Amino acid sequence: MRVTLDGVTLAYEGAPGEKVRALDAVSLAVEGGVTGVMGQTGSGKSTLLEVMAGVLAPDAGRVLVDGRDASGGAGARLLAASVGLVLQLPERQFFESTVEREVGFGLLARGISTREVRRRSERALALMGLSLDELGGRSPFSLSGGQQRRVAIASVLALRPSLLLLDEPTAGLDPRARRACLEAIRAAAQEGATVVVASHDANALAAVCDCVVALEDGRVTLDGTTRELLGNAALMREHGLEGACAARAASALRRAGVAVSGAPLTAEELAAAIVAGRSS
Ligand SMILES: Nc1ncnc2c1ncn2[C@@H]1O[C@H](COP(=O)(O)OP(=O)(O)OP(=O)(O)O)[C@@H](O)[C@H]1O
Repeated sequence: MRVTLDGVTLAYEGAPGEKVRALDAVSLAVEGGVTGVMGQTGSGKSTLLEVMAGVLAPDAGRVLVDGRDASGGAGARLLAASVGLVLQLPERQFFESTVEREVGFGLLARGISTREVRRRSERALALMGLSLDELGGRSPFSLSGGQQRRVAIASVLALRPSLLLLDEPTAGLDPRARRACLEAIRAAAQEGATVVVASHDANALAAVCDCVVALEDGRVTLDGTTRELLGNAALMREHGLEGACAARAASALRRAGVAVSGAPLTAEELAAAIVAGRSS
């Protein structure tokens, strides 16, 4: 699915008589793969995802899905049928009394058989390292923060949306759950979904994204491949952001006189770049 934002501007009501501009003439397009959205707190990342999901309507500009205007008619119906949004605060998206009902809700609403709903719910929870047998009967509100986030992601993954939007999916996850989450994001993109991930976690974005955009005060300030941006620690710093840990280590090593080629994004790539530098 291709989603295009064309000059999208959105302001919230602030203090009485004041407007808070969250997005300012944002133009960008995503189609397939995983796109990361970075930016400091308050830069507009969550607002961008909610506009893409059709939850918020822009004050100006247009959102197009596969070339159709998403503000009404066939475009809006296509978007509603295709989108899965994981909110920053998972408890904001829960409304069912048990985990089983929560994860199965969207599937049941689509008329899928109870047996198939259980199978898909089990699979989605397992992708996030959780067991339907163990947690199915619990209230989603009674879970730990990390479990809630994983249930929220599973309930969206179960729907296999062709547009998957995730707001801070790795926040508060332990290393194993974080890895499972990143693998699930990658798998969704490999199965054909267009995935957009908003996050402060540069290493998570470096691990899963094909390209990245950065927002500053509601404007797009950077738009490029993951390696061009997260692999360039100096550029990211100039924009008040952090590059991938491997890129920051590479630039520190270069300053210390160690030859490191390329723009490594992971520890493994950094190690290979150091070894290559030694043997050349
Ligand atoms: N419901 C709201 N009412 C008023 N202002 C809002 C509302 N939601 C967001 N804002 C403002 O809009 C701007 C963008 O907020 P947004 O939540 O999109 O940023 P963000 O980049 O996701 O931030 P964070 O990294 O903290 O999650 C901020 O100035 C924020 O204070």
